[in-house]
Amino acid sequence: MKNIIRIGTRKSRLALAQTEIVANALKLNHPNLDVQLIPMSTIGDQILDKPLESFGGKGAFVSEFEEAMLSGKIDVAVHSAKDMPILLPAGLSILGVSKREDVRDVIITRKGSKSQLTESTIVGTSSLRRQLQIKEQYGVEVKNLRGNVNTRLAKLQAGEYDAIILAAAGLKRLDIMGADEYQFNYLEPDVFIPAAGQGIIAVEGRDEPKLRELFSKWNHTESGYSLETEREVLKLVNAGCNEPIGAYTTIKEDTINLSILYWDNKILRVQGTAKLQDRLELAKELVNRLKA
Ligand SMILES: NCc1[nH]cc(CCC(=O)O)c1CC(=O)O
Repeated sequence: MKNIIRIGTRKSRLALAQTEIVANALKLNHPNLDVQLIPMSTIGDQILDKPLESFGGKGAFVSEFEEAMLSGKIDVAVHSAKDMPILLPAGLSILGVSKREDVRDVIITRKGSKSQLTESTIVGTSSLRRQLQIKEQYGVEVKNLRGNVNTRLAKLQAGEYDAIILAAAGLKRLDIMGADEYQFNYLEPDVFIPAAGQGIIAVEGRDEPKLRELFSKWNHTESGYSLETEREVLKLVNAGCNEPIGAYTTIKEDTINLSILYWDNKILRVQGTAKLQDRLELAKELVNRLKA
């Protein structure tokens, strides 16, 4: 009999594209595995007219999946790592992560429009991390913008905003970077700090050796260290759903560099380097410095 794995996926184009990436890797590494995709929708996908924080924050995109995994309806779920809550329910873990895609945020404007940001530019983003940094660095006006990547781009096209900010990773996975109707301006990650886990796809599932084993070949160890360290920062500052926080690591051989952005009546930034094996201590040291 063929072994089966059921993967739950949200239905947005980005979620489907990311699930495809994981499913294809699984099929390649395990030719005899029957990989089944189970589309599901979450409260976060259904309520699009209210800020995310008003009905559960990040968790709004994942809780139904967690129930389905624990009850055995599905085995694993594919997430953007940056959308995952800090604490996972007992019995569930991250079973594997992708190699990190382009970690940067990108300013997107309509083709032919002014791509220079000025005080009168209206920038669409609901992320407090993006709002704070874009205001700080360009003095623009910000306006909330929700919806999946395609919805947000449609609102830019409709002229509701002069510019919007999205993650390069999503745009690349959706093949939007090549589109003629937009102009893209990359924000450098050491200046405009990305979200913890940005650009990484994470597979969450029941913490069973058999399931974990299926992802061991695909799992990208270095991205795993990055994600672990960046999520440690969220845990230590006890960050809620849409807290203005950014955390970004780079790893070179056995050294890790960590930058953190935080808001406490003003924008705070800290940065430090340590041996890779001391990554969690580095997170702790930097968060303590923030709190001091
Ligand atoms: N919050 C939505 C979300 N979650 C993950 C991505 C992009 C892909 C990624 O960062 O891995 C996006 C869209 C965006 O922020 O532009």
